[in-house]
Amino acid sequence: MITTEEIFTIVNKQLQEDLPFVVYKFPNENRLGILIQSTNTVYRTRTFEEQGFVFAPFDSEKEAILLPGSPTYAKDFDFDTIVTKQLSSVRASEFEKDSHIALVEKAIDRIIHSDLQKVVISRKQKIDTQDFNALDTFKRLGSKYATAFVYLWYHPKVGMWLGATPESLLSINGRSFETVALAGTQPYSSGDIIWGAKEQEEQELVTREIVSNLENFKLLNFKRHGIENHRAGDLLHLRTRITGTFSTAEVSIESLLKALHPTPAVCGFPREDAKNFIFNNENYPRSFYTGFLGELNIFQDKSKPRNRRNVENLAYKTLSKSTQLFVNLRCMQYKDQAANLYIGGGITKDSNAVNEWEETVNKAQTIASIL
Ligand SMILES: C=C(O[C@@H]1C=C(C(=O)O)C=C[C@H]1O)C(=O)O
Repeated sequence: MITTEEIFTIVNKQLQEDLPFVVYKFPNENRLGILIQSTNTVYRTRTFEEQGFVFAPFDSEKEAILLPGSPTYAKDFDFDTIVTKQLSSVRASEFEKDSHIALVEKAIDRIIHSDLQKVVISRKQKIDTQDFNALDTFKRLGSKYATAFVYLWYHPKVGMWLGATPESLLSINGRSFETVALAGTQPYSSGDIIWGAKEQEEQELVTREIVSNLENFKLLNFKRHGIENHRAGDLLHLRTRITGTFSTAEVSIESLLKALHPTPAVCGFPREDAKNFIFNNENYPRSFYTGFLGELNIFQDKSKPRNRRNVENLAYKTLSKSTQLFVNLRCMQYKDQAANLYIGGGITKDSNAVNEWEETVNKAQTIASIL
């Protein structure tokens, strides 16, 4: 365990020396994690058996990048002390708006005339940034999105990404398993929350598909929990937790990821039809957006704090293997003095193209507001 200031000093040193690192904050925790590399080698993983921090693209045919090793943590970072800047607002051009609406209309038409039931359509928006400071931007993200997994990831041969994602993909602690179905979006307001039929049906489809993809894993105590509202900054989503217990300690993360990724929350259903539609129609590569990222096979000390005099107990530390992966959403890639925001939304037969455009504008705002 080190101090948060030490973590920030290490981040600045890695940036100055142009070396890989990731710094991150878990949802609802003020704990920071950091993992660094002392060379600029690009390590990859296919089997997900290694230990480290994984950064995987949307396209599962492409290999995931690994920062190998075990992270160092700092406790109790006080994000409340971070000063957030004046809100910047994103302005999209009429061309961007018209192209997105046209693509959403094409998707709706495809859904009506084929087996495709849902497809997630996304876009990329470039915002020029002056005086961009990666670490300060990370701190502002952490301060604004307490419930999110917030990260700053850098590799000189791959690029720089930042994000504050509300969506967990896969959480394994020892034998416990958890994932979520997250879909349906509306702006947050403090009044009564009412969800439309489109959002409820979309969320049900995502949940059913994830549950069915997990059937082969024969999880014990497999449970689909009740639907809840999940706040992500100025947005609200519908969320269903799905939990269970593995019957053996040896779990193939590779096969779990094959079953889960990409979920209908970020790709669509049926998966192959949705993927084909995305690859053939979105006019840019998603790269790491809607991929996944997080800790892989990390040994966590689960021992309870003990009486210092009770030295014998120290020999029985409880170590449990943990994997905490998140979907790469509400993210940006910093490149050539510009922030490239990636935003999308789920399209079903009941979608309204103009409303779907507005949803991407609201999502873009969640990230742009900290630039
Ligand atoms: C695709 C994104 O978000 C996903 C799509 C959602 C929706 O369509 O309502 C909600 C949450 C995410 O699963 C994104 O934020 O870019």
